[in-house]
Amino acid sequence: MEAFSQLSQLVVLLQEGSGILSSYREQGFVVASSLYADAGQYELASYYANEIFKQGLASDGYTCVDDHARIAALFGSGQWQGIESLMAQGIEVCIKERNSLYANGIRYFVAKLDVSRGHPEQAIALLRKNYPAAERDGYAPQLAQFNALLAAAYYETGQLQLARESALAAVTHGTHNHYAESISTAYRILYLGAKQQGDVASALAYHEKYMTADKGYLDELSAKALAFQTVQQQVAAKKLQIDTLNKQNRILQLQQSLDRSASETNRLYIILLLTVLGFIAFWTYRIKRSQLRFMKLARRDGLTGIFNRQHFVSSAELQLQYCRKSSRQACLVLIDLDHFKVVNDTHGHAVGDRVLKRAVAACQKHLRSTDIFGRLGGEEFGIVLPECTLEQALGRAEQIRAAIADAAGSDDSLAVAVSASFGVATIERSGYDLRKLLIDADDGLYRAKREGRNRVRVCDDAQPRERVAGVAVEQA
Ligand SMILES: Nc1nc2c(ncn2[C@@H]2O[C@H](COP(=O)(O)OP(=O)(O)OP(=O)(O)O)[C@@H](O)[C@H]2O)c(=O)[nH]1
Repeated sequence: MEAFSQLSQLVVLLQEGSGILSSYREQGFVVASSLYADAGQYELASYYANEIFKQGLASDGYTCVDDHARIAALFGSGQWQGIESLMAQGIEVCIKERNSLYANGIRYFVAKLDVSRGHPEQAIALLRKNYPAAERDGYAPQLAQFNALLAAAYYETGQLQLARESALAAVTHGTHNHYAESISTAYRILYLGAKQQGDVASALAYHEKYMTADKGYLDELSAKALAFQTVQQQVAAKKLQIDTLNKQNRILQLQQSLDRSASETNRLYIILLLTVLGFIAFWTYRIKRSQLRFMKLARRDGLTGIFNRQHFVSSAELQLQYCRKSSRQACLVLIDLDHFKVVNDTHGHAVGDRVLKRAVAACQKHLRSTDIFGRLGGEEFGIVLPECTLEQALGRAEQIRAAIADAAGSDDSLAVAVSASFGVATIERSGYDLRKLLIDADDGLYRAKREGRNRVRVCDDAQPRERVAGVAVEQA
């Protein structure tokens, strides 16, 4: 069985063919053909023997062996049509290649064919003629075959003595294999001969040997056939297993590529999601930024950049609420530029704008971060000073006043002097109500204007009020 197992691997290699020298392939096919013929698989044996010629592997000095293999397979399969010419050609090739062993091997089949076709005398002539050469080669199995076949042919022709001698010679040469076909034939002839001569004892003994040899020969044939079948089954099972594994492998590969594309899709989703999130974040940031810009613009005065009236009022109210809750001091200062109309009329509106901005800058220099500064309208400004007593507020208003008045000298490009009047109110007198603070501060401002401008004043209770800072109070 081992031989057939190896053989099944060999034939795969031979079929693939790549990388094997053609001379080795030729020998491989011969071996395959012989082994299959031994196992009674003559069709396979023929197939592999024919492959040598089909594939053009037959080489000089070895073609005789190839021919022998082909003839042996064909002979075994019983397809004898045209075999004679192949045999003649094979013998010729062997003679040319000086291979008498294989030439006699083919002659053996010729002789066997003669016997089976009822021409034993032709077989005898052929075998006897070439027997000396076979003896010279000294290949015992071939000598056994020759003798066994001679024995059979002699028996057919009634030459019992010669048949007996050849049969005994076959037995002698066949000691290598007691179950070869030639031994079985030899004993059969010995048995038949003895029986024909009335030698019952010998006939019985030879018959027994014949039976044993024949059974052994047949058993060996069956064992080889069985081994061949077993290996065939094993190869088929292996092939099935390989096919199954290949399929599983394919499924795994498909699974892997599915997993790969799934993770690829996931990655794309994540990238898409991140891109969308990035866009959302970007746009949110831009929207927020422009919202803040608009909010800032909405809160600021377009010319000076400080709080506009509306935002000043809401911020001042919040600050006052906070001061009230924490019982802190607070003051309100109203500022109004003096004779600003004259500035506009004399120098033009653009210069008036620059003077306004310069006055605002002068104020800012004296403000704390907690102070609330805004433009209430035209040339009027307000400052809420948290945590500031009236005295402190008057002092700081004085500083700012001086700064505005001095600002003209600090800016050579704009030598237009301007002063401002200040009205101051405190929560101690007016409470934390912005409206009341504005009225009282406006009262102080009115006093400052009346007393000659460019000064700081608080509300005067003794003097009845004649002017209220219109814009500031009404809209507060
Ligand atoms: N250039 C400029 N002028 C402005 C602006 N807003 C208001 N004015 C001018 O400011 C002037 C204010 O004049 P009035 O209310 O008569 O007061 P005044 O001339 O300052 O006189 P007194 O307040 O009495 O000292 C007007 O001529 C307005 O046109 C502005 O944004 N830019």
